[in-house]
Amino acid sequence: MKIYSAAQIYEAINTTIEKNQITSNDLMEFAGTQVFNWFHTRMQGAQVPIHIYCGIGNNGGLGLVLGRQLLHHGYNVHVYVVNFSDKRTKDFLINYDRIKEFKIWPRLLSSGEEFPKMAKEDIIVDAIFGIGLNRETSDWVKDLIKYINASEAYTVSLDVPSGLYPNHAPEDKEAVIESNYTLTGQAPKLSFFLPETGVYMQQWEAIDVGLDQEYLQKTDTEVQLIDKFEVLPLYIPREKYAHKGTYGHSLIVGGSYGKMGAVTLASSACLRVGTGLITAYIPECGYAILQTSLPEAMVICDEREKHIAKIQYDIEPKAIGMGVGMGTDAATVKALKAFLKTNKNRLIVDADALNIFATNKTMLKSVPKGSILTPHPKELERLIGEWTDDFDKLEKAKAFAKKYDVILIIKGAHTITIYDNHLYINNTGNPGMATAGSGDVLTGMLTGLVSQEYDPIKAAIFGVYLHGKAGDLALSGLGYQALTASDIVAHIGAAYLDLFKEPEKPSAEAKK
Ligand SMILES: NC(=O)C1=CN([C@@H]2O[C@H](COP(=O)(O)OP(=O)(O)OC[C@H]3O[C@@H](n4cnc5c(N)ncnc54)[C@H](OP(=O)(O)O)[C@@H]3O)[C@@H](O)[C@H]2O)[C@@H](O)CC1
Ligand SMILES: Nc1ncnc2c1ncn2[C@@H]1O[C@H](COP(=O)(O)OP(=O)(O)O)[C@@H](O)[C@H]1O
Ligand SMILES: [K+]
Repeated sequence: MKIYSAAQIYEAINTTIEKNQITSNDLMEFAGTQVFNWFHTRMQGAQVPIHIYCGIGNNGGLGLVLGRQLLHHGYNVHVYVVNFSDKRTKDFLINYDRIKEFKIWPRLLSSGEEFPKMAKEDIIVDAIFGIGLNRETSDWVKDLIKYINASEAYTVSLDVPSGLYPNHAPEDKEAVIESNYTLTGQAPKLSFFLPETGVYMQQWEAIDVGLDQEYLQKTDTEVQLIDKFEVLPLYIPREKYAHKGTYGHSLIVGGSYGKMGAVTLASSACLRVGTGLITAYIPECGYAILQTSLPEAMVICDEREKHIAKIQYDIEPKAIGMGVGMGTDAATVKALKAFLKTNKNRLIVDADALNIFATNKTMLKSVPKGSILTPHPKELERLIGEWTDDFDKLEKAKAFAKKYDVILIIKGAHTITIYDNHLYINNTGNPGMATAGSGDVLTGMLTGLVSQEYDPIKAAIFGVYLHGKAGDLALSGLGYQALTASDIVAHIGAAYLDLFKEPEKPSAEAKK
């Protein structure tokens, strides 16, 4: 799903108006009606008090359309205008007049006034600011936002939780609405998926607000949300006359004394994702461990007992996963440096290999084009330095990926793959995956996909999706706490099968 920038949304609004020869208020009426339908379907006339807080821009205008329609259908509505500026928009004013047709005079809230009384069973609609927020709000509006958050009433935000900027983090973390449900216009916004700003909402849903389909389809976006629809076309089917050689030989280089599990996990994930052959290159101490725990894998041992000191082998791998459990011993650093001088294979770089690169940046220049780096946030910071906020982090990460011509996968709740100035935001996975070794599993999966000749960017997008999906499917019967990295490996097959499952059809009972 495309994620449009605020500028593109405004352009879509203008295009829609011009092309269809409608007024901006016609569009607002359509959007407000869609939002009303959402409420009406769920509330079915229930008389729970609904408190609508409207700003003075078009987000507030939308709140007023919703308020009028709810009143028209007999709901128990209280409308407030958060009067933070005199620059009311045209469509706000039209709808401010129209709501008075219902003999309702919205209460104007301004500095120094007592805020409305609300019970925690009530519903709040947050239409204070939308994507037009462009500076820090005044203190009394911040106080109102804190007051709304403290009410504990179920809060539905229109378009975005008020206080969230379209392109940077809030200055004051408390001056943002904590929304239970965000009904967003047409498509989600980037801030919904970043750790610092995603926390302001529990759930979101995109509502068709009538923007011009042709514009939306032909407009390229820098950011995409990745779900099944996006990954299905990337899948490479298995061929009848294939043999194990067809699907590539993968090599996992890693492990050190006390950290052999990382290699075992990565290697088994690599097999499960479909590689034809797998070899693990490990220090001597891991030999029995690997041969016992994973009989399908072949093993090449380093001459050293506890860590890798020379990366040398006589196989021809299609892709190499590098770094899991490897440690950063001086001999290992030397071995990696020497290896990079001759290596032509694409690498999937993780964990200690990333840490070694972070302190020896010149080594990054020897990483083959199209290699994949998979840092978690701490490893990323070591590579790109500190950032001021998540948006700044993305800019720095993009510059890094470009400079070294690599695919950068920033792991997290919504893992973000960065390549060629594009961001692919993954939408599978769950907090149960915040557990030891789940990153090692991802490294193995990506190595196995590149070995099967998935183009590296496709391997990254597809692999991250499949990894999260396997984690989601593993939850059943386990729950977040009990999920382990091995469970993710065990569900890679189910994640593949799920790709081809048809969405459940509503039952005859539900249709009535
Ligand atoms: N047009 C349509 O048909 C449709 C519109 N839609 C809806 O419109 C929303 C965008 O509306 P919007 O552009 O009017 O901006 P909004 O977020 O309401 O802010 C209002 C104004 O406040 C100002 N301002 C900013 N920061 C401030 C601050 N800290 N303290 C005080 N003032 C501040 C700033 O104006 P400024 O003072 O900078 O000139 C800003 O313009 C969008 O999110 C969606 O919900 C959709 O439903 C689709 C159909
Ligand atoms: N809250 C979460 N929601 C979804 N996925 C998560 C969450 N926390 C972690 N993950 C995923 O789990 C993996 C953790 O990787 P990493 O930190 O490298 O683990 P390890 O080093 O133990 O192998 C990443 O793929 C990340 O995206
Ligand atoms: K809002």
